[in-house]
Amino acid sequence: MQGRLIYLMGPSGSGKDSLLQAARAPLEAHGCRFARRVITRSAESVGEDALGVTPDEFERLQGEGAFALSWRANGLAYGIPREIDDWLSAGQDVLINGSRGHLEVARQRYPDLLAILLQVDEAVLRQRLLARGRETPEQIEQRLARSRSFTPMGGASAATVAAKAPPTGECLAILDNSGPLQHTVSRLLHLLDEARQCA
Ligand SMILES: Nc1ncnc2c1ncn2[C@@H]1O[C@H](COP(=O)(O)OP(=O)(O)O)[C@@H](O)[C@H]1O
Ligand SMILES: O=P(O)(O)OC[C@H]1O[C@H](OP(=O)(O)OP(=O)(O)O)[C@H](O)[C@@H]1O
Repeated sequence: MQGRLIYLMGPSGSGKDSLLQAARAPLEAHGCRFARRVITRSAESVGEDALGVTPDEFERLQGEGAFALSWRANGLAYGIPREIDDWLSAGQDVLINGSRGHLEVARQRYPDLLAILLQVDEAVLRQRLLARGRETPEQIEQRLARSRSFTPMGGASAATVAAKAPPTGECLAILDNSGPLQHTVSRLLHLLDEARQCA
């Protein structure tokens, strides 16, 4: 049986990296795999467990078909290695750090993907981005403006169920990360358990 792609997305600073790191051990214990992104960001500023490459290297990799998914945002290029297709074919679930802007393209390639939108109030978001200190204040404002450009997406609350939403049958769950990270981790694990039952 084919594994399922779990597509975690949300604004910069919503806590995707933190959640991926905190949930990694319990999810790996259940056989879930984690994709390491390739990003055209300098290695020292990557922040997450990603491979930093130059724009030329990214182009070369893309030309070689190294990516299952790739997109551009925030002046950067992001790639998800093709090896996720081997993992999915082997029946393993795969969790990736995705992009809201690329969701529809990703769905075309992986119609059964489970999209999880991580949300945080904008004031908290700004404060967390400033505290993280990876981007300049101007870049932070650009990221917040980008977030505002995404209309709120309808979806099941993580507190309820990541059920298949009629009429499209697409799965989208919303996960709030305004509170303590460990609460969000627990809700993510619960949500994935429920999603397994509705897949
Ligand atoms: N639940 C949380 N409570 C407090 N701080 C958090 C929480 N989740 C993430 N953070 C902090 O917010 C900042 C942004 O989180 P990060 O995981 O880098 O977000 P993203 O990957 O979505 O850009 C980091 O400094 C991180 O430590
Ligand atoms: O279409 P969007 O949902 O806006 O997403 C665009 C990109 O921004 C985020 O990465 P970013 O470089 O900001 O890294 P971060 O998530 O670790 O902040 C996200 O992971 C996407 O790669």
